[in-house]
Amino acid sequence: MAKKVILASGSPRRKELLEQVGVEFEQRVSGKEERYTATEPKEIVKELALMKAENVASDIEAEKGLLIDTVVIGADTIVVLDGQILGKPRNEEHAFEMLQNLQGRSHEVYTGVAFLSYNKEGKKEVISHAVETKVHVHEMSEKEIREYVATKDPMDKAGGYGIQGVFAAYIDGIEGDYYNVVGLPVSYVYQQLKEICLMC
Ligand SMILES: Cc1cn([C@H]2C[C@H](O)[C@@H](COP(=O)(O)OP(=O)(O)OP(=O)(O)O)O2)c(=O)[nH]c1=O
Repeated sequence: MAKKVILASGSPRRKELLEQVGVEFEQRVSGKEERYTATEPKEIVKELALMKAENVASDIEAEKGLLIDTVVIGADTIVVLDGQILGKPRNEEHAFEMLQNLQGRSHEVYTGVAFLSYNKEGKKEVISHAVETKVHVHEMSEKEIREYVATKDPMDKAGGYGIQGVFAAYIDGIEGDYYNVVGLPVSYVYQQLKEICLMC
């Protein structure tokens, strides 16, 4: 990759996925909060992903001046059940409620990815995109949900579950990109990076 890549994320999953496909990058987070104004899930995750990338880019610019020959990537994942948006659970009871609603049914996971691509003159190009995956969750008893919540695995994950961990026991199937559910549609990201860096 000809450009420097910065992953604007604190997520260990996103870091692992980008490493898995051989991209060299730096990871950085901004302390600034993200808020959305959009109403459609795809637009919400795109807006939040862009905000994460922009917050990190502005932090770096404040420290070091203009960003040059660099791509900053932000991402955001939400779970949507019957049009209702589920982010990360506030506490264990909230996680329990989310899982009670998700079990025995299907829902959608959306991940938005934003790229801020800076050329040699520091001119910025913005690309944002959202990927949807449908997830079918097996029925769970109250006891099974309580036991899963007690593992604390739900607490840092949208929808209160992690497809990549013990919760795999309840995944009947998915339609779409698995990695999108884990937090980064990594083939889309890789192909987009290839395109951006071919043009540089
Ligand atoms: C549904 C699901 C979500 N998740 C994770 C992906 C995301 O990390 C998290 C959703 O929170 P996000 O706000 O998208 O991301 P984050 O706070 O973890 O990281 P950052 O904002 O710094 O980039 O949920 C899983 O790991 N497995 C799953 O099956």
